[in-house]
Amino acid sequence: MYLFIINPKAGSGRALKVFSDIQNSAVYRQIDSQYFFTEYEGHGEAIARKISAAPEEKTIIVIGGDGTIHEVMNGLTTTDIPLSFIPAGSGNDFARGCGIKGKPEEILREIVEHRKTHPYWIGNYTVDHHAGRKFVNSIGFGFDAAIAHAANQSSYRRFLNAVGLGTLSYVIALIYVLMYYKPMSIELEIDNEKRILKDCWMVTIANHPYYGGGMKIIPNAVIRPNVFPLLIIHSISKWKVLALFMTVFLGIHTRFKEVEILEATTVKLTSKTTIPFQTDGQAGTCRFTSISKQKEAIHITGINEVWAK
Ligand SMILES: Nc1ncnc2c1ncn2[C@@H]1O[C@H](COP(=O)(O)OP(=O)(O)OP(=O)(O)O)[C@@H](O)[C@H]1O
Repeated sequence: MYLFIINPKAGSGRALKVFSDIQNSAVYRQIDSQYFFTEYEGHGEAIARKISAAPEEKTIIVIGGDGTIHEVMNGLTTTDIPLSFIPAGSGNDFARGCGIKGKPEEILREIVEHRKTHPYWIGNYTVDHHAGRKFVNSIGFGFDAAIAHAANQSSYRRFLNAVGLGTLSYVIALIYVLMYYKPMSIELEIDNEKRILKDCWMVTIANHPYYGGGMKIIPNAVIRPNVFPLLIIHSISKWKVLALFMTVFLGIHTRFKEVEILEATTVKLTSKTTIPFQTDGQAGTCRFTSISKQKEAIHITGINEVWAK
């Protein structure tokens, strides 16, 4: 049984069009399926939790953006249900990172006909006194989180998403945040080794290279168990930050001497003041966080192996 979870708001309504195309495809008519539309923020999580109670013979197919897949992963209480994603959001970094490509009907055909699954290790995190959560793409602290917050709050984002220029909203937010942003002083504990970072611009941890709608923030990140890459931008001038972000799409920002890339199994970050953070593009604030990788892999289906290479 294929269970579709569709966010009708994703991609400014694009998910509805994608699902309608799916319903008109020959492959959809051959399968046993059910569908659920998310009706409010957090509903994807509730639907996934309910499905997890009886996982047998089920495959979940999410149609939406990164926010929807984030909710579904957080709702899943089992790794026994294969999961796929048909991108219909404005950013779609999860699809990019996994190598899910092609027209919606082609992705569905891949899921149904090949039934091959690929392991994907998501991240676990806790912030301050809150209950643990999961991140699918990345978690970031500092400058990138302030940008995500500004872009999410902006009035122009919805318009730019609707005309397919969602990434431009991050560029505008970047220039705006650059004017007022003050770097952080934090304590970073990487695999039990403590470091004090003064005037640190940002710390980002990723499960694959992409964020912000196609920016290759950690170009060499690969999907693998236990370890994730971590990018730090140390003390740097504002002009240099601008230059650095201009090169992110090409993945050559890592050549800047202020950029450090490490590998970690566990990370703890502590700040005396409240700092911004983002998980899969959703922004918040915190003073403390603890991050590790989920041991058991989620099984992703619908990856066309020819493209994924
Ligand atoms: N019926 C609904 N009404 C309003 N919001 C919803 C509804 N269903 C889901 N949501 C919320 O919509 C938000 C945005 O969804 P999503 O991130 O998937 O799309 P997007 O922003 O277009 O894509 P991306 O994150 O890839 O840029 C999610 O955080 C989710 O909580």
